[in-house]
Amino acid sequence: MTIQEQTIIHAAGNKIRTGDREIPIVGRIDEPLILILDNVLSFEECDALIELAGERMRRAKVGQSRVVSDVRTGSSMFFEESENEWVRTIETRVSELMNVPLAHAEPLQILHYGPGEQYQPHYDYFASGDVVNNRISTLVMYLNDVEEGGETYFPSLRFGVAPKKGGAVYFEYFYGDKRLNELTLHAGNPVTAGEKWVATQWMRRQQYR
Ligand SMILES: O=C(O)CCC(=O)C(=O)O
Ligand SMILES: [Fe+2]
Repeated sequence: MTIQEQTIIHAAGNKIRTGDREIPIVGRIDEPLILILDNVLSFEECDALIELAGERMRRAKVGQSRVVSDVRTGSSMFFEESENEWVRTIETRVSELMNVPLAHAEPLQILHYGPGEQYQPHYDYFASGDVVNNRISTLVMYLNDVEEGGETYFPSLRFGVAPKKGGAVYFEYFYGDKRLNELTLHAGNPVTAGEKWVATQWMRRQQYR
């Protein structure tokens, strides 16, 4: 007998409906749940996020200590909570899509990778034993089409997702069986030609904002 663990998103069919959008599921793994999604953002929303992030981009940092390291090259910024109409609309949709209250959402992060830049394999949750309000799920939204490279890659599953403007990859690591959480190890493969822009939404177990 296999015991299926409870998932955060109940993705039985081939689409997910939010208040303002119908989001097709175009690929999936069931345990751990990983969904490839289309049409999460409009092209107009993708362009607006890139434009708004623009001059606020800084060399990316990692982890709770927020240190610069070779684990992640590229640059990043965070929007303030609901800081403008674009961010408010997207945060609301993403919270519905991820089936987690907006109060549990971290600030929306924008990441930019130029040629040769990457995010080496990592977990999005904090692995030390004493984390009280850990992350439980991630949505990585692709804001442009990448010329070459830049896949989001899950090495333990040998599963990769090619960036597609307006699309996204969703995964969660809220399982009782920690081996399932560990299978969400993932990387942003090096961009080999062109550039890559993503928006990442992380959700916490408890209220965060
Ligand atoms: O750039 C990617 O494809 C992955 C980004 C990522 O892992 C993250 O923002 O935590
Ligand atoms: Fe990540």
